[in-house]
Amino acid sequence: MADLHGRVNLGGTGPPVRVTVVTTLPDRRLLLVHAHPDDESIGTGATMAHYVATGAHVTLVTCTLGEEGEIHVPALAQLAAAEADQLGGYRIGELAAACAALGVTDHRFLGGAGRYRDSGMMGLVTNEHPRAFWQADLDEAAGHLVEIIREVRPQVLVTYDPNGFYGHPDHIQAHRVAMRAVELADAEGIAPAKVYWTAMPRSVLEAGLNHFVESTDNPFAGIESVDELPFGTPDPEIAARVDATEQHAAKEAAMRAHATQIPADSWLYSIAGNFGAEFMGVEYFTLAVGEKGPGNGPYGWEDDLFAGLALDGPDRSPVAAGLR
Ligand SMILES: CC(=O)N[C@H]1[C@@H](O[C@@H]2[C@H](O)[C@H](O)[C@@H](O)[C@H](O)[C@H]2O)O[C@H](CO)[C@@H](O)[C@@H]1O
Ligand SMILES: [Zn+2]
Repeated sequence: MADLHGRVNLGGTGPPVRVTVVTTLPDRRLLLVHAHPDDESIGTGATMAHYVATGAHVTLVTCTLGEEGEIHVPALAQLAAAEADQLGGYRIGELAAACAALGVTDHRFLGGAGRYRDSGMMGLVTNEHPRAFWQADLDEAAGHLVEIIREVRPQVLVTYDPNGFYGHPDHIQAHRVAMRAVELADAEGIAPAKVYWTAMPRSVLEAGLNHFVESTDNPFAGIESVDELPFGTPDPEIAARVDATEQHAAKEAAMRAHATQIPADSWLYSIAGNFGAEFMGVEYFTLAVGEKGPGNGPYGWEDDLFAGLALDGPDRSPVAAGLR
């Protein structure tokens, strides 16, 4: 367990009362930076559930409320941005349910709930909204994330690659903000030791394409080659394969919590129906910062994001956020 020390300003008119508060966090601390409510479950749900279940501290930061999302629940259609514009608030509840399904208890919205708005798909007029995350001041947004890094001191950070995995402006911005925060944290000597980007090996995509080619319910319909997909990483460039198949049900439950975004008949569930735990419970990452730890297989893929890190000994750094 890591002992984090700090002082609490109790406010009031009297002289400041200095109370040392020792916050004890598990020695393994993982921070994930995602763009919208639903990304955490779709892209890293099994990994998050796995690390919670094995005693690590998992902190999820979501950058927007997902205000511009579609609504696949007809009864909620009026919440849409172009109607009552209440979808963002509703998705706070979906995200809370997803976190509960994953066992994640430490969730934050970047800059506080509602600070940054869902920018919508690339090129839409919603990208220009004054609070759109795509318009965010990079250092200001990164500063909010550094506050969390100062408090939690994660050894591992997970976010997206420079293309945001599939090119959504909020995903690209989440990447930029996370990597800028790592730079700023590094200047304070508190940067995570390892930074991973979510990824999908081409070999896995090709297996999916081939599996469904004869299927009448082909989620890859019309796609001849994985080269046509906006994502996919050559297998040798993958650094980690987290096998959390024991958490595949938790991931599916978390995805189902995002019912406005992921319809009950989504292709994601039809692939899961065919591939099951392997599809839902295994997640892949490239390593953007830090040294790859011991791995296995033809490309030396790690099976643990904390591989190679010396974790013994409490982190006695002062806790800044919330404690003065
Ligand atoms: C997984 C993800 O990033 N979802 C985003 C994304 O949703 C897409 C959007 O609704 C698009 O119009 C659909 O065609 C596509 O299928 C969806 O994945 O973008 C939304 C708007 O920015 C965002 O709210 C949602 O979380
Ligand atoms: Zn997203």
